[in-house]
Amino acid sequence: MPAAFDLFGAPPLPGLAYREDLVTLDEERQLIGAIDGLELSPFRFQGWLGKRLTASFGWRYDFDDASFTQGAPLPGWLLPLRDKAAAFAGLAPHAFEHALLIRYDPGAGIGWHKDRPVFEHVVGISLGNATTMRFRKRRPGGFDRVAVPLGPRSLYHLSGEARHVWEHSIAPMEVPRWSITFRSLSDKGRALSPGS
Ligand SMILES: O=C(O)CCC(=O)C(=O)O
Ligand SMILES: [Fe+2]
Repeated sequence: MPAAFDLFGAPPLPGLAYREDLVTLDEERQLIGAIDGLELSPFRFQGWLGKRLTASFGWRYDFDDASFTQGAPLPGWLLPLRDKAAAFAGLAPHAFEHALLIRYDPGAGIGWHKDRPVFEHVVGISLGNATTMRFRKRRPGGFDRVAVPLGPRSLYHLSGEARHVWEHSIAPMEVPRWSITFRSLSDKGRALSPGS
């Protein structure tokens, strides 16, 4: 249990759940190898190139032009991990229609944001090295802030307030980290999907 969780395991913010014991060292090594074997592209945002490298499956939210389109299906090697993520979040595996794979090389991070409203639940798996996910929420005169340590092989689930009210970010590090995030579609995302 990370230090940010109190003695009774209460989450530091409502809607944040955390587990460390669901992914083995062996799985971690295989997942990192599989991510590195993909063709990863630098994150693009309105003409800017970010330092982190990404690949997405199932659905693709394009930050460059704000389009939301169906992409390649999730590869088979992601499905056992998605089963674990879904069990942890208490949702059906197929609810997680989108997966985003990220490699943060040294010097790469992710700035303050909330995940796009086309998505609802977010489960993230950290691989390779520990990091700290920082959360902030605006209040008169400043921000409330919470720092949540994420161990390697850990899972977090963002829903409710942690998902919709707080922003999160990860500062650049000197060591690499890989992450896999599974997302369900929100009503808004579903309305944009074909056949709805
Ligand atoms: O690397 C992570 O765990 C966080 C990624 C993230 O916040 C995002 O892709 O929206
Ligand atoms: Fe995010």
